Amino acid sequence: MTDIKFCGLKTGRDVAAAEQAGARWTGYVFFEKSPRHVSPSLAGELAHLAKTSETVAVTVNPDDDLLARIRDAMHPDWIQLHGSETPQRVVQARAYAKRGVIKALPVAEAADLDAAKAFDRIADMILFDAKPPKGADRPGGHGTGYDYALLKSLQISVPWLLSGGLDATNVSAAVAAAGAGAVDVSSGIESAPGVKDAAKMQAFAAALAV
Ligand SMILES: O=C(O)c1ccccc1NCC(=O)[C@H](O)[C@H](O)COP(=O)(O)O
Repeated sequence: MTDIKFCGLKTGRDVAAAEQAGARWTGYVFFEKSPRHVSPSLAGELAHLAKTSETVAVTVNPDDDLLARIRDAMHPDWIQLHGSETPQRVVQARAYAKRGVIKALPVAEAADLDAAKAFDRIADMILFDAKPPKGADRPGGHGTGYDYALLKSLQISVPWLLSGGLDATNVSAAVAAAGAGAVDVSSGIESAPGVKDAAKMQAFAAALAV
């Protein structure tokens, strides 16, 4: 079974649809330039609706004040760090989550995987995402992929997620190419930027079930 993280949820309907499709994790993005941005108070309401999924607060170089506001509002299971955070910052961020920290790392070529060594056994999970396009104003959620087979020879001790440009049409092949046990998706389950689509969530999960 491949575990699924549906990221960038903004409404109660999104949370219900994600859980209906079998998501293990539901992600909430705290980044104002993102079409998926939510405030801590909205995330608190959404997290309250999450019954079967573990909640993930997705942040970019967050300061302690933001982490504290997120913790107080939604008590996230996981904090995802999607910026240029150091291993030391990963350790500090753990205090704000119930379960642990997911460190996102950008991948375009094999050499990018070297960064994972510094976070192995420091982060609780690692998420390998596509490197953002040049000039992008946010580090994730672009719907772009890379050569997923680069991950096949990965040797790290902590669980990891495959991410970047996945959708119902390519996720099965991507999982096989990367040898992934878990996947993350945002754009591939949307009908427009920031607008989640329940049918696409179902199709994504169904593509992994065959
Ligand atoms: O989704 C965003 O807009 C976003 C903004 C800032 C930081 C992270 C963001 N997304 C993080 C994710 O975990 C996405 O699911 C991941 O980048 C994959 O996105 P996609 O290629 O669109 O499936």
